Amino acid sequence: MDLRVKNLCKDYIKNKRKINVIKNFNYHFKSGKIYLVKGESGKGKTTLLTLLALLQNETSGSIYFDDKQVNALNNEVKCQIRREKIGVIYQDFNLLDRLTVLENIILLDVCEKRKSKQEAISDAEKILEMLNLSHRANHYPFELSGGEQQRVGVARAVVKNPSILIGDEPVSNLDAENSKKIVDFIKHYCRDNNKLCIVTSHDESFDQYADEIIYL
Ligand SMILES: Nc1ncnc2c1ncn2[C@@H]1O[C@H](COP(=O)(O)OP(=O)(O)OP(=O)(O)O)[C@@H](O)[C@H]1O
Repeated sequence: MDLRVKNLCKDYIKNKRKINVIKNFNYHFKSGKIYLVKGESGKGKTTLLTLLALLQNETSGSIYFDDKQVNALNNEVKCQIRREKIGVIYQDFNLLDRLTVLENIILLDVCEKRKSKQEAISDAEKILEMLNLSHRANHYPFELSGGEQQRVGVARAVVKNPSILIGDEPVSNLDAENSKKIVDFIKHYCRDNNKLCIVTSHDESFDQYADEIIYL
């Protein structure tokens, strides 16, 4: 799926002052490509990703998934589109402590009745195998290393077969070895499955894999 953005603007109001963070941003993100968003701290990288992931509303401008404008839809429909089409990987993993690895991964599919429980478990097990995490399926997040937790975060994002994968600093809390495992997985997953991937990273982890680098 392609994602096009036209004249996107985002303002925040802080102490009665308007901060114009995203200013007339235009871009055509293409299916199957990896985009890396860079910029100094405070330039609006996270803000841009949350707008593209439909996690918050823009101040003005338009967002299209293929030819369908999605940003003007009501929140319920946007939420549904987000759940179906977008996988998000968070910097701080965002796993639920009281659920096992497997339960974290199947939670949404089962709650939303997208798949039977057995189907969800089978899909999750396949992804865990791809990420070399099968032996951790019944462990809790606190029993895992940071790198393992982030691989669970990746598994949770891709298990629903999203069209767009969005990662906000997905490897910034990891050492070089774990970072490489995750970057390699994301690269192969997106190339092999023709997914659009948009990530931010403050270091060079994704530089050589990105098809395009966007500087804010
Ligand atoms: N909810 C909010 N309310 C007010 N201001 C905000 C809000 N969220 C972000 N900002 C401000 O918007 C600007 C951009 O923030 P954002 O987190 O998008 O930048 P960033 O490029 O991701 O930064 P970093 O690299 O430090 O994570 C910052 O000045 C921040 O203080």
